[in-house]
Amino acid sequence: MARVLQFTDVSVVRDGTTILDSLNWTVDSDERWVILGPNGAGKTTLLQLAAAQSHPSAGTVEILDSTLGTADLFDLRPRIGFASTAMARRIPKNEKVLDVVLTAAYSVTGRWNEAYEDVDTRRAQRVLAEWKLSAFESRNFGDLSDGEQKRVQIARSVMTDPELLLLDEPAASLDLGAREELLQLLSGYAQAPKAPAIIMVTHHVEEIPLGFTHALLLADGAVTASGPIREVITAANLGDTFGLALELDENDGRFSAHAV
Ligand SMILES: Nc1ncnc2c1ncn2[C@@H]1O[C@H](COP(=O)(O)OP(=O)(O)OP(=O)(O)O)[C@@H](O)[C@H]1O
Repeated sequence: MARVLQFTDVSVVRDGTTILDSLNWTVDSDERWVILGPNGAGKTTLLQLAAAQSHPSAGTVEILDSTLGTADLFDLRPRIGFASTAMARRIPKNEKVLDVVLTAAYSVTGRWNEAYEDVDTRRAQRVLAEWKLSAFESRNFGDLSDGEQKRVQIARSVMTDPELLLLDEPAASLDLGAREELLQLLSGYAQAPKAPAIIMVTHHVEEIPLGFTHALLLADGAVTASGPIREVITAANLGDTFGLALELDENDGRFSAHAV
């Protein structure tokens, strides 16, 4: 077990607005975190820090063995997998699915003149198979359904065997079948012995895959609860975070919530 992330008194201020306020948080290599909170709570801002894609206005962010501000981002970023809608928008619509995953090995989107090794191609094909995408290998990324595109984004983000995997709303906009298919794959991945530390942002407790161990609840840029998942995902904590009275159920490790 190793520490992969440490936030110490981290604040983010943009244009005079405090978006994250004095956050303290640690993530270890054997932990899988879910982050929940209302729209505008600061979840994506927090994930961008963890991805070494932005810097805090105050405090210290340590990722793997580096500190943001002094770290060599060129070395650090390939060790972090990040799947988000913003990243997906940078993928050319006519990029072949195999290339979308393969180009992760070179930290680029869009194939150009890179010379790929057979070993990379074989790895990309193995990753596509793991995420049930082999049949789409030669299809254009832009022609896939939302559910298939989400799986390709995740396959791309795990291609480099990251030590830290960040997922920003992987199940957003999916229909029930596509969501459940994705959650099954994520559950399997999260529970595999060699899984990296994972941090997943979601809007719904129904989207927490089995195998997730910890939760952080955010509201107005501040932590309302943080720790082992069953201590944090409670009706009282969710009610405080979302500002309404909630009833919470847990069935075979999956949560569901509704207002009362
Ligand atoms: N440059 C900026 N200036 C002022 N406010 C900003 C700036 N950038 C982001 N914000 C605000 O910071 C807040 C947090 O944004 P963020 O995207 O991190 O929230 P989120 O929890 O991911 O929201 P959502 O669930 O809607 O995706 C939002 O209210 C947003 O409007």
